[in-house]
Amino acid sequence: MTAFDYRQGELHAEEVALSAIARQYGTPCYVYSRQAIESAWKAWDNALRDVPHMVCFAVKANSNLAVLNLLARLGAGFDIVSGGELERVLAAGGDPSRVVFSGLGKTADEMHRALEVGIHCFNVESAPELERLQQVAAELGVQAPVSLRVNPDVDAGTHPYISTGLKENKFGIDIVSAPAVYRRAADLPNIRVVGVDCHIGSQLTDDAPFIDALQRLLALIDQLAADGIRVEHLDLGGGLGVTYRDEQPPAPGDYLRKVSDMVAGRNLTLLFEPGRSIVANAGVLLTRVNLLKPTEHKNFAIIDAAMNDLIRPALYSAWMGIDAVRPRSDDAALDWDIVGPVCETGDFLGKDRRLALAEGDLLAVRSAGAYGFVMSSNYNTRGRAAEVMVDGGTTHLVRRRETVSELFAGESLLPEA
Ligand SMILES: Cc1ncc(COP(=O)(O)O)c(C=O)c1O
Ligand SMILES: N[C@@H](CCCC[NH3+])C(=O)O
Repeated sequence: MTAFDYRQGELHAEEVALSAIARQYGTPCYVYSRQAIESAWKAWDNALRDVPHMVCFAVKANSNLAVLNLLARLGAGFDIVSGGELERVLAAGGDPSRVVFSGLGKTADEMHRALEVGIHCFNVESAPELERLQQVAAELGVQAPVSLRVNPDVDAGTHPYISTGLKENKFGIDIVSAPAVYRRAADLPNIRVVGVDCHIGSQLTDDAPFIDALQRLLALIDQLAADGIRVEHLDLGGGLGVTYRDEQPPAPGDYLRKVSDMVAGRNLTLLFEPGRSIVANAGVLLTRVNLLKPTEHKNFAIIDAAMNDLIRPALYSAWMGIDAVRPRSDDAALDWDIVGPVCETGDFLGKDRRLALAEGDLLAVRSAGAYGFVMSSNYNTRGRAAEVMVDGGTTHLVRRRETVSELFAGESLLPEA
């Protein structure tokens, strides 16, 4: 049984019927399973138990405090990309010494704060960033632990918007220039070189590009060693894909076994930054059919969730599974475009989905635990959805729905003329 399964004809989250969640908290609403998050994290951690390692959850994938807190309790590290994410990790009880700071536009203030709380490592993405970090660390009189994010120029074979490891992408330092930047880092008094890092993209369904990147990073590590620069850790980033429809990504255990074998005997700690593979399939977006609009050309089911709640279909043409919470007889099934009320043609969550629907029915958009709520917006002055965590037979509201007055609370009128 998975965390989201049908019992007596109704989709449940663990032991709780989704209709009960809709009644109690309203829709649209993100529903997460504690058990699914924990078991996905353990699949990573257990697979690495025989090698020194740190699994740093990519906070951007799902930054709800309750999710971060669950992972912190399991001993997770965190991969952050902003000062805001750092504050979330701290507020959720995360250990700063297990935090790696990625991202190509860190500000001096963000660097200052991260040094103050003592993070594990900065994943530096450019030579100018390295110089800025040197300056901030010198002002504080400390040494900044640094790993360079190397762009290995491998094709991750994923959607162009989420591919990051090609030389035309804005991320990282190209692998050919990396040794020179490492030499500069080793010379800077307030920088301490600790690692090598890469992240080649997201939603990879084949491990070959990871292995290719790893081979290039190991060659770089050997080259650095010959230059007298020794690194303690190797960070392979995140990017492992999940099944949305029929993709068959490698299981974390299979991928990690290959990686561990390739680094055996090298005295390196392995770091990873998985996001999607930990939370995507631990969440659904629960939504209600507001109106049915069959037309001569198309049948539209207008739901109460929209692209502002879940932008993946609009942004990447991503296919997300959509299931009726209480499926009706197939006899009445039609092909529906599942659309939101937002004034954009791109506002759809699914197209041509064969479903038997009536007004008021509940639908669950699957695999919505990653890059779901975190990418939501207030477009069309729509409050962001509630978030609920299910734990066995219990539910916890882990973020209440935004109210309309909250949406313009920070705005003001011009003074009277
Ligand atoms: C630097 C970095 N690390 C980790 C991740 C997490 O990736 P994923 O959610 O695909 O595991 C991302 C997002 O792609 C990223 O940019
Ligand atoms: N937001 C993307 C993933 C981006 C990964 C961030 N580096 C998605 O939903 O698929």
